[in-house]
Amino acid sequence: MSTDERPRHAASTTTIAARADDVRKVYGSGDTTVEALKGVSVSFATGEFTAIMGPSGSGKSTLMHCLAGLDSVSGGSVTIGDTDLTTLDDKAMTRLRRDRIGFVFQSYNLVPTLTARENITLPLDIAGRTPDQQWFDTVTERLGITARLDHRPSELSGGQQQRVACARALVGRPQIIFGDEPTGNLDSRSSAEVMGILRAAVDEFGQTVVIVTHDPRAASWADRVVFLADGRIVEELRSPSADDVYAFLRDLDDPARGASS
Ligand SMILES: Nc1ncnc2c1ncn2[C@@H]1O[C@H](COP(=O)(O)OP(=O)(O)OP(=O)(O)O)[C@@H](O)[C@H]1O
Repeated sequence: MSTDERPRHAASTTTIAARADDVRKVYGSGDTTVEALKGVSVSFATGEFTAIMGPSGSGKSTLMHCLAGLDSVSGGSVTIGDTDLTTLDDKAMTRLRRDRIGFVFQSYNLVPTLTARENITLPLDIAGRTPDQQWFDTVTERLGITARLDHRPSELSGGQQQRVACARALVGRPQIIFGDEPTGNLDSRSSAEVMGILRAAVDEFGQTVVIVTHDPRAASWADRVVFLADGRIVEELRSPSADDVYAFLRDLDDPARGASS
């Protein structure tokens, strides 16, 4: 399915899955201070697919890490559902990440000694939760990995490994899935497959997905693209084409071109 033919579903509710309010993040101190986020406010509706883009160093990873509770904020607040992360101690934060957030990383982060099946259920096993077999079957069938479940990661292609990582994120039905460059290590075909899967997770399963990506083609699968520059949100495009995204990024890198066009 090409990006132009895929179904587009508006978010069916205005429930907010995650939100940043005036988030500031400062690294270091004194002369080495870096203000990575300079007051970012953004919310992510339930059942919506958002891509975060921007030049290198603009604060994308920092924003995602703050949203996902992987890093603390220096100011402002982050909310997952109705939980303000700034009120949580380390233990509660670990539990929230484990129970309510799914992650898909560029490097897949699968355990090499475990089979695909064991990798998919690992977070649930650690949490002491019993996987819902019917849901496990639905997810793995939809992701086309049923025949690969008893293989170890080294016996799978990069695209298959990332599909296993997507299944691992989906099987616990998290409130939100964060993807940090989920297609960064994949060729264009596997990249389209993984983006199609994340798109389907939103359209068919009502999942909320937020990814950071450098790839305009990957971003064009999202409902919404949020652009960061120098620690601030500078633009937001709804259902853009890859060309729209590419043109905006080009103008962001070269403001003179944007002003003259
Ligand atoms: N742990 C850290 N200590 C000090 N500075 C940091 C740290 N992490 C990030 N930074 C700085 O914060 C700013 C934002 O970094 P961030 O990694 O969020 O950008 P990015 O948009 O994700 O970049 P890229 O696209 O290159 O991954 C940069 O100036 C970076 O050098």
